[in-house]
Amino acid sequence: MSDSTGGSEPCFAHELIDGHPVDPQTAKDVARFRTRERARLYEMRRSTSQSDNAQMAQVVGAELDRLINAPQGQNIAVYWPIRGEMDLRPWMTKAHEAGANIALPVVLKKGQPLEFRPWAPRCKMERGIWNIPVPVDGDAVQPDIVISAVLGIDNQLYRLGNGGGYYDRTLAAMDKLPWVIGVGQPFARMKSIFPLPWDIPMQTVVLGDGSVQGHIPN
Ligand SMILES: Nc1nc2c(c(=O)[nH]1)N(C=O)[C@@H](CNc1ccc(C(=O)N[C@@H](CCC(=O)O)C(=O)O)cc1)CN2
Ligand SMILES: Nc1ncnc2c1ncn2[C@@H]1O[C@H](COP(=O)(O)OP(=O)(O)OP(=O)(O)O)[C@@H](O)[C@H]1O
Repeated sequence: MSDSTGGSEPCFAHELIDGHPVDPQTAKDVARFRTRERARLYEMRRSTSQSDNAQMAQVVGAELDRLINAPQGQNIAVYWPIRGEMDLRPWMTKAHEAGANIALPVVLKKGQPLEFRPWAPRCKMERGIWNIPVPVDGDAVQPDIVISAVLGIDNQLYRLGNGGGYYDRTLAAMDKLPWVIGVGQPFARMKSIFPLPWDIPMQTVVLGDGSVQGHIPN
């Protein structure tokens, strides 16, 4: 709508943050909200027992097996668990044995997209940025499926992660979007993370209570 009588267009109140138009006050409020929610959810994870987490990882693994019915030859990015994330390493081993090509995320540089490096049981690992173990060798692979640990997940399947924006940046830089599956504990459910323009939702979400939301193939 054009208006010749003057007054600024609402977009003049916006500013570019990392190339995205966002109202700076909104961005600040949302960042503060997310920081508080992360603290709350880390605390929830801390009060989850090892055995409950292992049990939930098993439930999630069984659902992943149902969702991904032909793992052979597929490049599947998973994660090495940090900060109370569910431990899917037993599932990674099984998927590897079933012929999947498992890869793990590597932070090459803070604020830059992730690289995914091939992983196999007992492969050589080293500690990378933030002390996260990553495979030492191998060329970067393009994942067909990305399994991402969610700290929080909202009604629209937007993910709250550790606050680096890595998956968003990585997915935004890909030519072809992989199938993105978020996994997490049932308490990860949130009403909204107040998505900002750079947030990319998960296509499917599997939680530790066996719930599956979003896209379910055939
Ligand atoms: N297991 C696992 N590996 C992963 C991820 C993940 O979520 N889980 N990542 C998925 O992205 C990447 C690492 N992401 C990270 C993002 C932020 C921080 C971090 O320490 N952030 C600051 C606070 C940032 C902020 O709130 O402004 C901190 O906690 O001190 C660590 C790792 C790659 N590897
Ligand atoms: N595609 C992008 N391009 C540029 N900057 C981005 C992009 N995505 C996110 N960011 C920046 O990263 C910061 C953290 O984003 P956000 O709160 O979405 O993290 P997160 O998804 O919880 O983190 P992670 O994926 O690392 O677990 C934001 O302040 C944002 O400015």
